[in-house]
Order: sequence, then C-alpha cells, then structure tokens
Amino acid sequence: MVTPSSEELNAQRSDFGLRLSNSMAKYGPLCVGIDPHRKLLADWGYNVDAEGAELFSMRMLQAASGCAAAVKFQTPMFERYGSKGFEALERVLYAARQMGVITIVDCLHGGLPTTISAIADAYFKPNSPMLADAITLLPYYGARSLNGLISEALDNGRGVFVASLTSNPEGMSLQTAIRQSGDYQGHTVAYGIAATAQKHNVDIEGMGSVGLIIGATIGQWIQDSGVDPSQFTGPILSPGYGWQGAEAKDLKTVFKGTRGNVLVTVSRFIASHGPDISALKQATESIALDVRQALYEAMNEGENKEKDGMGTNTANENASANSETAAVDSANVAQGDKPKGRLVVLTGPAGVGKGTVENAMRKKHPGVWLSVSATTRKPRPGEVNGVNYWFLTDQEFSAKENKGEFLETALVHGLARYGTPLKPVQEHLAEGVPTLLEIDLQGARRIKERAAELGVDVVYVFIAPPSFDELVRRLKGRGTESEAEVNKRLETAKVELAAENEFDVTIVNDNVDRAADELWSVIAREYGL
Ligand SMILES: O=c1ccn([C@@H]2O[C@H](COP(=O)(O)O)[C@@H](O)[C@H]2O)c(=O)[nH]1
Repeated sequence: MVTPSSEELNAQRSDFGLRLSNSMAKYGPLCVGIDPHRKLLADWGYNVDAEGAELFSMRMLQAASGCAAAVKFQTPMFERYGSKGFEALERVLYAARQMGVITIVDCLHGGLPTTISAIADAYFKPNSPMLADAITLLPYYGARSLNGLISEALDNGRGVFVASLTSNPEGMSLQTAIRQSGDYQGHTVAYGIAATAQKHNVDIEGMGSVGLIIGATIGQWIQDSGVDPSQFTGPILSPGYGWQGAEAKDLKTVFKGTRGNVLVTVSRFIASHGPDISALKQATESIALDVRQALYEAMNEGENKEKDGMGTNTANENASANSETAAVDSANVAQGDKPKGRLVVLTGPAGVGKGTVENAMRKKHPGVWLSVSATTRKPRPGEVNGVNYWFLTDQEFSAKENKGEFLETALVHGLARYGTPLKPVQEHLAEGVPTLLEIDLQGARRIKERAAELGVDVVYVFIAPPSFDELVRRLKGRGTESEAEVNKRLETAKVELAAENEFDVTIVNDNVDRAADELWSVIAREYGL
C-alpha cells in the first residue's frame, strides 16, 4: 500500500470544505432540506411510508440540483419506516452522488469512542451504502469526544457540522450556560463547542471541513453566547429560515461580518410549494436569492474586531466590545471625526502577485480589512462567494449600480464587470480600521475621479513585477486562463505598467515577504500603527 504524503493528507482533510465552498460559489448559500414530513407526503398525494418518503426526496433533490449548494436529509424521517426507510435513504443518497450534489445527513449523532467508530463506518467509508459528504453531530458528550470521529471524517475527505446554537428556543439556556471548569471555564457552552471545532480549521487555507450549526432564529442570543460567526472559518449550517420564523433580517443580525461560509438550510418553506417540480424549482431559486442578498448585507454590516485564536469573546467581553463600538460610533457622529487613515488602493497588472503579497501581509497583520469586490465573471475553482468576490448576475450588478451602491465600477477586458461596494469601505474607514482595496487600473482611475465627491481620502499603491518577462511567466504559470485570455491580459498589463507614475507608491514584487512588509509599512504609516 502506498502511504500518502503529508500534502496529500492535508488536501484530503480540506476536501469537503473546498468542495462545499466551490459549490456555494457556483450555486449560492442555500442548502435544500429534504425532510419527508408525514403531512407533506399526504399533501403531495404520496403514501405515508418509505416509498412515499423516497418519491418525495427524489423530487426535492431534482428541485435542488443546479439551484442549491447542497441538500440535507433528516434521518429520523426515514428511520421511522425501519429498514425500508433506510433503504430509501440509501437510494436517495446514491442518486444525489450520481447527480454530483453535496449531501449532508442530519443524524445529529455523538457518543463514546466505540459508538463514534460505528458512525464513521456508516457515513464516511467509501463503500458505505449511506456515504455522505458530511453529517451533523451533537456534542453533548463533550465537544472533544467528537475528535476521533472528526479525524475519520477528514481523513476520508468528508466534513461534519457540530451543533453549537440550535434553532429551537429550548436549547438556548443550556447552550449559553457558563462553563464552570475545563479549557473554556467562564465561557458559554456554545463558545467551547465553537472553539473546539475551529481548532480543526485553523491550518486550512480557505474554508475548513469542520462546521457548526447556528440557528438563524437565535437573534440577539448570538451576543450572549460569545460566539462570533464572523471569526469561524469552517462552514456554518443555519436552520430556522422560513418555517421556524427566521427572516432575512435575522440572517443579517446573526451572521454579521461573515464572508461566504454560511449555508442556510431550508426545508418545509420550499417543500410547501410542491409537488409540482417547476413550482419547487421556482421557490428554491427565489429563496436562494433572498438568502444570498441577506448574507451579502450581513457581510457589509460586519465590523473588524481583533479576537483570540478562535475569534470569539466571552459574553462579558462582547458586552463591553459592543458598548465600546457604540461609543465610538456616536462620538464620530457627534464630533464629525475624520477617519484616521486613508483608503489604501492597491493596483498592479494581472499575474504580478497582488493577492499573494496582500495575503502575506494580512497573515502577519490580520487587523487589515480587505474590501471584497463584486463581479459578474464566473468563479474560478476554489473561489468562494463573499470571500474572493461577490459573484453577481448582470441583472443584480446593474440594480446595485443604479442605486449608487458602488464606489466604482469597471468593465474589464470587455468580459466582465467589477465593482467596489461603497458602504463597507466608508464604515471601516470611519471606525479607523486599516482598509485595503485591490483593484485594476480603470478602477483606480475611477476612484480618483469620485473620491473627493464621496469624501474618501486615498493613497494609491502600485505593485510592479521585477520585469515584463517575469510577468509573462507568472501569468502563464497560474494556468487559470485560456491562451486568448492570457494574451488579452498581457496587452492590458502593458498599459497598466505605463501608468505607474499615476501612483503615490510603487512596490516591486521581487520577493513576496519583502513586498508584504513594504505594503504594511505604507499602511502602518497611514494609520499611525
Ligand atoms: O438546530 C437545528 C438543527 C437542525 N435542524 C433541522 O433543520 C431542518 C429545518 O427544517 P425547516 O423545515 O426548514 O424548519 C430540520 O430538518 C431540523 O430538524 C433545525 O431545525 N435546527
């Protein structure tokens, strides 16, 4: 047997997160819940039995395919029909795998190590009839009791969602109870669970494979819990939207500041439009749009807070952090304070390594906030909606542009439109958060034209390659564009390089760490850090 290298093992362990984030980039943040409730089976004209549950599930699966990032099956609603119910679930899971749809089995399991190894066999082993991409877990035996199972999931390229703040109101007093001992003494139970889950995600680039369940219904309880979803880097599965009463405004409250890792699961709200397949598809599409818009706004409402390793605060720390923020906001309004530093606009030709330099700098200085642009271009493999870009349709882009929601917009290479959402930039600058914006030359020029009118002060930074030949090598080497696109980008690069003298500062990217340090020194100078 060939032993996998550590790189192969790492790739395997981040596989679910990567697959899910690709799917979310493509289809948006909706997961269709497949819960064959008895009443729904009857309403749809099916028998209330395993066969009815299977027919119902196949139809929901069809509606979800191409409209949602994943589907979630509620196991007890199959289990109630005994072995026939399990067989139905196995067949639907098989169908979903064949269709390339990501599956989450909502079995809410947990237990002692012996039980845990049986759960791994049931859902994560390649030949398992109930093979799932991820399952849900209950951490009542203690969050660390799940470590063995989580390792099994990751080693098999699978993921888990650990219940942290459930959507039912009864869970809240238990989940926000303060721990009396252990690693997270003085923090809430939900905090301990979230922090333990996050440990599995820290070394993963992009979205991790260990997720949390945080109900959309919990509203302001999120603050009492001390959990800050915006600092969690695995996926967050959020039930409660629609039937249980949560609305778009609740997603904005609970998931403020999150960037593309919230997966909202909706079951009855969609199924109530069935059994007609086109009505189901239409409902799925329309709910997907609402959810996506709400999470987009949630991101824009986010604040940049420096946190501990997990990025969560205790309830008390949260209370004081919130009151401090409120105090700063009101002081700014009252005294009309000018922002502390200028917006740092970073430009450079495609392939020069702007993103790499910027990432290296932000790794050392995570307090720098990077504006996320919107675009109508298609996501590249691995890109996550809300993290790399907000991927919009042409129609969505135009609507926002008409409402004046962009600092600038540009058509790039005649292929796709890009825009910088204005409000989050203004908010971060007003709060004194070092604010960075990466943009192409057209965008930088548009900002120059409009900045004064919008009251935004800017310092313009150009990232240059050591030579044109090196730029050609890097651009071809990344292998993400067709030859025609590469040539188009190189033509644009010539124009961009000629515009270097329009910038306040030039940084040559001959060495990533050095260029990153230089970029930080520009920011530190601006913000007095
Ligand atoms: O905290 C939780 C955990 C799981 N669920 C499950 O999600 C769906 C929600 O269904 P809707 O019809 O959209 O309300 C269901 O399977 C629950 O068991 C949850 O609601 N809350």
